[in-house]
Amino acid sequence: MAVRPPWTFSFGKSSILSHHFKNTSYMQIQLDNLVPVPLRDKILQRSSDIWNRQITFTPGSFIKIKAPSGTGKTTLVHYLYHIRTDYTGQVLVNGQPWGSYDKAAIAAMRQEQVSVIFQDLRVFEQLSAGENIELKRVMNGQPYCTAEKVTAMAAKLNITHILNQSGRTLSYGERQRVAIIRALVQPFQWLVMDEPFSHLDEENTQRAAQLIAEECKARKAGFILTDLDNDSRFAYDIHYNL
Ligand SMILES: Nc1ncnc2c1ncn2[C@@H]1O[C@H](COP(=O)(O)OP(=O)(O)OP(=O)(O)O)[C@@H](O)[C@H]1O
Repeated sequence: MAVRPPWTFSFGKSSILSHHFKNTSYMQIQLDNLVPVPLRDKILQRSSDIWNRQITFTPGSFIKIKAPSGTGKTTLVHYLYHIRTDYTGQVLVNGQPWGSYDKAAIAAMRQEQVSVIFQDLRVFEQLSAGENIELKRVMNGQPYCTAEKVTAMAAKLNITHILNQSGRTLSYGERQRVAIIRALVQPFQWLVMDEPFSHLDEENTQRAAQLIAEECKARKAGFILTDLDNDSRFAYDIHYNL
């Protein structure tokens, strides 16, 4: 009999690897002359590969968006995940503006099609590290991956020893690894990541990048990653300067 790790919740089936895609067509994300209102004047004075352009992110692509500090990486990630809307132009999902979907449809897309690693990590402090991950794993009732898989991911990212620790006392590097695993235990076709390795040393960065690449390939998913500098951590399909 499989032994349930102490940090898992008691609900949900843990032994199956199921596929949740209700819709087998891949989620398409497009930008149509997107310009953040607060940055409008600055952006229109310089050239950008992203702002104020027509962009189609090809499903399954590994996409890097590079930009210096304070030029809008987090703003873009929040637009892509539809938690900020202070822009002109449009973010189109499957040809329709994000804003045209109702709350239930947006919630379903965030559960099944698009996952995110926020720059501020958003680890729930009232839960343990393991519970933060488990919350996402069982979100759909029928878990996408097994509890054993989570144990293996935690070992790979060297955080097995903190799974029972309160989110409140985790270091930033530990929080970042929890947030990475949490984003990988749900189904997705796009993974959106905002400076996902900013608190990690080189070894943990390499391990995390390898895990992310494996998980994306297993799903035939793409990612959109923002960062400050050039890197060769992934075999990127396309680079943009923000
Ligand atoms: N809601 C907002 N209203 C007005 N200005 C904002 C808002 N959010 C961010 N800004 C400003 O927009 C600019 C871009 O911020 P953003 O956080 O997107 O940059 P970033 O590229 O992610 O920065 P960093 O590399 O420092 O994380 C900053 O000058 C910031 O002060």
